[in-house]
Parts: sequence; structure tokens; C-alpha cells
Amino acid sequence: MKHPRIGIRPIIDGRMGGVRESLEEQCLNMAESAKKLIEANLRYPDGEAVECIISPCTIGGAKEAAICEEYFATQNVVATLSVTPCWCYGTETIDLNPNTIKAVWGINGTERPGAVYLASVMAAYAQRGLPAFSIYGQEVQDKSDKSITPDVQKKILDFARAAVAVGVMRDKSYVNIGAVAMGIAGSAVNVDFLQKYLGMRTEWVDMTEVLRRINLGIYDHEEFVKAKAWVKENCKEGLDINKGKKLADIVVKSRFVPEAEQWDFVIKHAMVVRDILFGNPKLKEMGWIEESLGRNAIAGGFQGQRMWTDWLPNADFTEAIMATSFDWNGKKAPTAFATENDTLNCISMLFGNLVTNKAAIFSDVRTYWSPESVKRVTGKELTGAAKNGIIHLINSGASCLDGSGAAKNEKGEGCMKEWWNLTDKDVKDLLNATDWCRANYEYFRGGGYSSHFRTNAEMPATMIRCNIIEGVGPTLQVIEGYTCKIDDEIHRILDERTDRTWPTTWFAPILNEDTAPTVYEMMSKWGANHGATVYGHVGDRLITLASMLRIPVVFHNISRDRIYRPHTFNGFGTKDLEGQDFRACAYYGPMYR
Ligand SMILES: C[C@H](O)[C@@H](O)[C@@H](O)C(=O)CO
Ligand SMILES: [Mn+2]
Repeated sequence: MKHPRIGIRPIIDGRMGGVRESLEEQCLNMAESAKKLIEANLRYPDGEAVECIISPCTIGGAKEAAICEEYFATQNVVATLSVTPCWCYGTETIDLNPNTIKAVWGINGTERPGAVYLASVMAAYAQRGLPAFSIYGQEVQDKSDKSITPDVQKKILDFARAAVAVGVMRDKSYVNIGAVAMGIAGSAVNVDFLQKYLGMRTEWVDMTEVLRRINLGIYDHEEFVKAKAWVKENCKEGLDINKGKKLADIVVKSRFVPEAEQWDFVIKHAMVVRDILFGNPKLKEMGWIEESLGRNAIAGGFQGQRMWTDWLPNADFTEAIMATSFDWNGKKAPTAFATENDTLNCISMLFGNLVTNKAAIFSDVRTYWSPESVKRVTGKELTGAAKNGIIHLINSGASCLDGSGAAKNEKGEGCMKEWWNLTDKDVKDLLNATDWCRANYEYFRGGGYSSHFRTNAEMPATMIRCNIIEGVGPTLQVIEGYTCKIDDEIHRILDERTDRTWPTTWFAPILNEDTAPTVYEMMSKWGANHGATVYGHVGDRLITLASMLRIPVVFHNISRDRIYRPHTFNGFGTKDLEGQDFRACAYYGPMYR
């Protein structure tokens, strides 16, 4: 079976002769309602509903816990949600499987002490060194009330969503095409991190493999014709920054693919890279059996600069289309795919994809613009969400086209959607909001194109960065804020001061006295040159995911009440939640070590 599942464990007081019999129905109803809630609200990246299974029996003790475990062990269960309306026997019923992520929902009802079991079993998990999430509603529910209260719903869904994200990554590959780009530290793929924290395999593919496949024709030629027609129809060319420029001799003599052939080349590049990651049955029909298998990827990156781009067209089209929620074949799940092989930013994109099922924007964290500097160079004031200053997010090419915010929600506001919710009009509007500028030959001697758009919508957004810190290990930065729709003239002046042929997003963080009191300070604390940005204020979801992966969140602006981590983390301190996170992650260590 392909999807990681949530196993639901109805826990019950084992005493026959009245107690157990009186609870069976309510206990099973809780399991069924949790299953329904999860399956109705959560989806896998491929758009299918998340699958939950329920133990073949209610669990009153060790024997029934074993029966349940035996069944779950054959069902690709990544996480278990134990549910109970009553007192039960903690250590006799806990999920002792070291590889599953655990949560327990004890109903807040006074007829039977569900909360007492919850507290008791949390103690058991803490003593056994098995982090477990606790779910308990704020309000007392009547025995006849079979509903799941909104606060309990949120915790069940946040737990299940993050656990599914962990399961989706497990056993998948990160495909690293090329080597380190321009000395970017995040480009040096860290095998231990991917393996021990995410359960992922690292695959290395030399960039010449892309050349081999392009030159030997190892791609679907019919699809190429279709893709070429789609590009002609939908990918209009924009500003050619090179026009009229006297190009240096070294640039002129470095161009290997004539300009007239560069669109064909970059389209083939995109098809070949996709096939390297995911395989393509068509290649088997063509006799390229090994190539047809792909590498079981969930994410990847392409070095590009500079050994490729110094003579061949750049991979910006590939990187943009992989990260986008559609291509010439229609709507599709976005792929976390990094430019400049920044694997840590790719993982940041992947986390963002997995907690939202939406595409991610890959950006340089390019420039901090204070209100004063904006006033000085434009004579105009920043207003609205931008009033305290803005950060210029821009990188050659690697932003999902969803990032322009040209897709509209039911209120007509710019947004970024799950790929399956995009309308045909959204796709058209997203394509129309993007033009494709010829690569700046000073940077990209071999040519190519870059997607170019402006995020022209104010959208809630969350910036993400995964860093590796010697002495700590992997860490996560999570900052919620807004993309800003700034004054057109301000945008023009600021954008034209830098690389005006690339996709631009203006970001303003939500200021937070403790961590990011100013926009400047938020940028000054950012861990690297890149960041991944996804739609929505999803910092809480990322914090829950990070706690499952034992990755401390070292910089965030998420309020305390939205932080949901295993109850057992409380054993590592409760006042200073950041220190607690560090200590618990350090002790529990990576899931797959
Ligand atoms: C084209 C340039 O070399 C860019 O790739 C460079 O500014 C970066 O994006 C660095 O992260
Ligand atoms: Mn960059």
C-alpha cells in the first residue's frame, strides 16, 4: 500500500460484567468519529483522502494491544491515535511501537474519567521515553454528545497532518543533480540529516545525465511536442535584458545552444529531470527500462550554476514548473525542487508543501527595505502590511507560478490553492501573470529563461528555513507574515534596481516582541541566503511537524497558545518553550537513528 495510515486505537476499561459493556459503543463511536474527521479533512499530496484504520478490537489490556499492533504492523501505520471515554490501564494499553508517532484523546466527560487515563498514559509515555501528544477538550461534554469539539478537532487534525507528512517522506529519495552551487553551504547535501531525521534516501545524479538523455532522445517525444505547443501558447516571453548590450567576448563564446533552440532545450531539460526523479513508463516502451523506473523521489535539486549555466541554458523553467501546481499535462502536485541545489531550502519547501498541500516559493532573501529607504529612493511611503518595512524575496526562476497570487478565492482575493482546487481560470491567470525573460547573459552565459512575476496580492504567508548548526544539528526557522501588494511605482523602482527579470515577492513578517521586533531583525536572524514561502499562517503546523522529527524550532513568531508539541516535552520544562524544545529534541534524537 502506498499511503502512510493513521491507526486508531479505542482504549477501554477491561472490567467485564458491566463497566466494559457500558463503554464499548461510546468508545467505538469516538474511534469512528475521529476516522471520519481525518478522512474528510486531510489529503495526501496526490489529492487522495488520508486513510485511517481502526483496531479490530477495543483495547482493555496487553493482549488486545498486541492484537491491534499485529494488525497495524501490516497496514503501513505511521501514527496511532488512541481514544477513550473512560479510565483504562496505562502501561497495559500504550502503543509501545518505537516507530509510530503517538497521540491520545481522552474525552472531557465526567461520567467516566477519560482525562485520568489521559494523564496516566502520558506519564507512562514519558517514563518509557516515547513522546506522545495529548488531546483533551476545554469543555465538559455530555455522555450523549457524540460530537468532536472544535479545539479537539484542531489537535486531531494538526497531529494527523504532521504525522502523515512524516510518513510521506519516509523511504522516499532526495535526488541531488549536480554538486554544490557557488559555495552555497545548503547545497552540500547532508545525508545523515535526510536519512536519520526524515528517513529519506539521498540519490546523486551528475548533471551529464541530463545531457545524456537530451542528446540520446531519452524522453517522450510525443509529450515533447505537446509541451512545446503548450509553452508557445502559454509562456510568453518578457523583457530581454541583454538586448542592445555589448556582451563580453567570454559570454559570446560561451553560448553552446543557439538562442533559437533554447526553448526546446529547456523543455527537454524539464521533462528529463522530472523523469529522473519519478520515472516514466513511456521510457520503458522505448527500451529505456532502467530510466523508466525513476528514483522514488519526493524532492530534488539541480546545481545549474555554474558548470552548467556557464555554457548551457539554465534550469529556471524546470525549477519553476516542478515547483508549480500545473504543467502542460494539466494540474499536478507541486514538487519541492531547489535551484542552486540548496537542499536545505528544498526541505523547507517540502515541509511547506506537506503541511499545506500547496506550492512553495523558493527565494533569495535579497534586500531589507526600511520605510525610510523606500521614501528616500521613491519619494513614497510604504503602507498597510508593508508599513514597517519589507523584505525582497527574489531568485532567478525557482518560484512556483502559484506565487503570483493570480489565483482567486471565493472572495476574489489572491491566494495559493491546493492543486486539485485550481480552476482552469486560475491556471490561465497564473500563466498570464508570468512572463519568461531571457536569462541575463552576464549571470547565465549559456542562456535560458527565467519566470518573472510579481506577487501582486496581500496573502497570509509563512517563511520557512531549515538550517544545520554544528553543535545543535538541523534546526527550523518559521516566520508568519504577509506578502505585500505595494504601490506600483514603489515596486517598479525597487524591482528595477536589482534583477528585474526574476519573480519578486515582497514579504512583511508579523512583528513579535520576543523574536522579531522589527523587520530588519527578522532578516538579520535568517539562517541563510534562501527561504521557502508557502500560503497561510501555518507556523503552528510546522512546529508540530518539527517536534515529531525532533528538529528544534530556533526562530519563530508563533504565539504560545498555538504551539502543539508532544505532552512529554513538558517534562523538559514548561516556562521556556524554546529551551524545552531544544532539550527534548536533543534527548529523543532523530527518529531513524
Ligand atoms: C544568478 C545569481 O548567481 C543568483 O543565482 C545568485 O544571486 C543567487 O541566487 C544566490 O543564492
Ligand atoms: Mn539563490
